Amino acid sequence: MAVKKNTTTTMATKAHKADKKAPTPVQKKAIAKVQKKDISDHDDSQSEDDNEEDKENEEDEENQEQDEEATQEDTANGNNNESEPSNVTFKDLGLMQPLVDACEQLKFKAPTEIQRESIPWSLQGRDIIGLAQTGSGKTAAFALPILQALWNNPSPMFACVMAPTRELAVQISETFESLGSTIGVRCCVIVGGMDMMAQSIALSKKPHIIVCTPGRLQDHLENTKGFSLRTLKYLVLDEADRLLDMDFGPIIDQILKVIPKERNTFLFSATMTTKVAKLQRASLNNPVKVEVATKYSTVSTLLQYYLFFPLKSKDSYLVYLLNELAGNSTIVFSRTCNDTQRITLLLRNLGFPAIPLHGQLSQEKRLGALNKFKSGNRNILIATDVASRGLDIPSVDIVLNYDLPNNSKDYIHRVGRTARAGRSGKSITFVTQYDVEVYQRIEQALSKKLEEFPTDKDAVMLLQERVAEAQRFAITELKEQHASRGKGGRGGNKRLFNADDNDRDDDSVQAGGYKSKSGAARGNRQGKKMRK
Ligand SMILES: Nc1ncnc2c1ncn2[C@@H]1O[C@H](COP(=O)(O)OP(=O)(O)OP(=O)(O)O)[C@@H](O)[C@H]1O
Repeated sequence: MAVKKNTTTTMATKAHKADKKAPTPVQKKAIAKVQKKDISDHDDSQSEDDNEEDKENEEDEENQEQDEEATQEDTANGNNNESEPSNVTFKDLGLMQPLVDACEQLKFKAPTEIQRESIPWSLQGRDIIGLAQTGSGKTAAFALPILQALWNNPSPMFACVMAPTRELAVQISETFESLGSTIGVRCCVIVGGMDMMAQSIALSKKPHIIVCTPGRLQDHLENTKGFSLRTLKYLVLDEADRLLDMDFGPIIDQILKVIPKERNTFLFSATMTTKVAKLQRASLNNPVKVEVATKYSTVSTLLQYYLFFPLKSKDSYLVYLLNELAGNSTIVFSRTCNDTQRITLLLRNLGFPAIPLHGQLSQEKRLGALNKFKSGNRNILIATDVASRGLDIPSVDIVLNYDLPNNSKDYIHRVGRTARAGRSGKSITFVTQYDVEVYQRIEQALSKKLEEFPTDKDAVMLLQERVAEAQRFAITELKEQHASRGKGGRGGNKRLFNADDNDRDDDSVQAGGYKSKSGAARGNRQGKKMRK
């Protein structure tokens, strides 16, 4: 095993010894503050009706239940509890010098509240349930103690971090690599949509940290010769409430059967389930619940708005807003892959630099879309909820909920793609005559009424004709894509949007609009430009 022990060995050894000793005053303070939340004494959730779990097979009921849970919890806990200023340093938390240095290199001036409150516990070897707002640094909160433990007791397959989406897994791995750069950590990403053989080879090289999506991990556990997680010391479920829900829960159950019971388990999310049965799925051992926010709180730097209009005007409002907010980096969330694709085509027809991200694209295209958006090559990402959790793209200014999310949890995660790490951001949620009930549940969960985003309705109406024309072109293009896939195109019907024509690498964004290398504003067939 080759965790690089460098010149900081002495300091590391000291830090390690310090860990084994009594907690420092700062640790004591943090521990005292959190002690009251020790889940072993914190069984308010146990009073919840276990029968509610039985309802989980029906999605609508689950959504409703989540929203009801939100309302109850908010009433019980009050509101937002954002980080107070603190002089505590990473060193004070008991972290060894190489990790303190890595934080410095990443320009982390001081630990965030979830880091301050959870890291001392994690270093003490406790299991953690960590709840903190979106963009509050939860990844480092679980990564730093694992890296320290790895340094102290190096072994392959030391930790496994599970995430609900492939893109998030890649991002978490990058965080481990940058925080662990000073100690030579080796990470491996195991996600669906990528070559199994290449992953098997990567696993055979005995990485320290495996970051994965559950389905692909299970696949390797069952089918990759010589691969096991017998030496695993840490298991992390990031976006734990999602991983413990009915989609992923059964796979997690299977995985838990084949990993050591003697391990540490960390559950982290911005929205956590209080259902004991769900938490028990993760087989926690005397966990500490570290809550630095109420379950459904958003950060104060996020300005949230709604817009109410009839369904038929939805695309016109979208185009109007993107015109008004031109120059901002924007994520537009829609409900289905098909609509994501349709909206992208519509916007491209009007000259907007939009790029789609959804589950029916090949993994290569998903990562490509994300990279183009991250790099600013495209500044409008049209996405399904595949992009709603965890993705950390500091440049995002605006989140537009074109379609309402299914429940309040998804709302919290979606709008949390902006206003991260103390930055400001805006979210605008479209509400039509069919969405009022769901929208009201979201407001109830947030415990506040959102303001209406100011618009010039006459200007929106003036756009209608051109938008209608672009809609027709988009539908025709979409039908052509479906037809070409149906005629034996790559991927057949299952992967309707795999082909290059949906995510053209030959496109280039030129000042003021979206153009192809062929010269004319591609897709802008009307020769009109909507962008300002
Ligand atoms: N102590 C710190 N000081 C400054 N920035 C930090 C610190 N810790 C983490 N960050 C940065 O904050 C951003 C958000 O962190 P991270 O992605 O871990 O948030 P999160 O809480 O997991 O959010 P989400 O709930 O959306 O997944 C990242 O860009 C990360 O590099």
